[in-house]
Amino acid sequence: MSAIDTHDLTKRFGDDVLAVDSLDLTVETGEIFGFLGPNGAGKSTTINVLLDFIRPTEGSAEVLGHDAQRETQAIRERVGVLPEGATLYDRLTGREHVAWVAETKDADADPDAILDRVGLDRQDRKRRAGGYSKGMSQRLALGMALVGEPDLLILDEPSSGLDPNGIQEMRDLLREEAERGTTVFFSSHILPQVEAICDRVGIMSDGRLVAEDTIAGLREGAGGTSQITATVDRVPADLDLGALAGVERWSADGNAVTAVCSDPGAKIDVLKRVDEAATILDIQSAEASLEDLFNRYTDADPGDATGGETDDSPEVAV
Ligand SMILES: Nc1ncnc2c1ncn2[C@@H]1O[C@H](COP(=O)(O)OP(=O)(O)OP(=O)(O)O)[C@@H](O)[C@H]1O
Repeated sequence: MSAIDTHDLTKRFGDDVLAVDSLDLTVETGEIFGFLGPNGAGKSTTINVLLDFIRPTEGSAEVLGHDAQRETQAIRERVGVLPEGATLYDRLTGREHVAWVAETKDADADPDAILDRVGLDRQDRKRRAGGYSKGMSQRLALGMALVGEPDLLILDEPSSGLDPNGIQEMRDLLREEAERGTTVFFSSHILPQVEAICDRVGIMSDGRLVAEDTIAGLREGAGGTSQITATVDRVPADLDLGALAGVERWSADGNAVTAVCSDPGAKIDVLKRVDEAATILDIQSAEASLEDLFNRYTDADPGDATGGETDDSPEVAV
């Protein structure tokens, strides 16, 4: 049995918005699965269908072997959920929130032990949640998802609002949960975090699943894309790496010249070309990061190979 299985799942909002388009997604029991995609790709809509917060237009979804629309109660008993923009009750303390979830789930849970795990301070958990910071609220919401040792965690942007320490703690916690046998399904925009912990990822774009694989599998599927960065004394104004065969795109940032190559053999040609025009001080070679792969799979305009990059460095698509 898979933890999550969708068949031809489609969700339209009105006549104009096709939020999820014929989605066939499988998340295996026990894996950590990262659900990725640009803003508006359909991730939250999919999660909301899995949790029966909204109904699909067509198709079906199963969670832990139960129909997501007809067997909602059986699913809720065994799933821990961190929804997008989780709602807290201003007047309840953090501790009371966890105790309340334990009561509704009929779970034998120790609120303090759970709040220790998510790092909500002993003093803070006694305060009303109405005064919580974003990060505190997020930690509490995650704690609520952990109540009852669920078989499956469905987390919509679990790192949202967390500081770098909090993000690291979240990563450790998801690993611990997976080691306990929990399936972890989460959406995220923090790609290095996803790369560090996921067994597999699914990438959504415009409502469609455009990739579903391990990160190694995605690299292979993307033609073994790899990257070379040369630190130079100065970047020559007329440098043109785009003319080289096997170079997918390149950029110059400060004194670093980076080329992303669809053919790893092109890295030597890149170095030769840079070396002709400048003095190379250092070289770093790397496989394609998840960010590179994400850009490749979600590029809305095939002519724009920079697909969603946000830094200001000049970047040249080939
Ligand atoms: N209740 C709604 N009514 C109308 N359109 C909606 C509704 N919910 C989502 N949409 C639309 O569906 C599409 C998918 O949105 P969704 O929230 O699922 O994306 P997402 O991948 O979770 O994005 P983000 O990363 O920004 O959270 C978007 O075009 C969005 O505007």
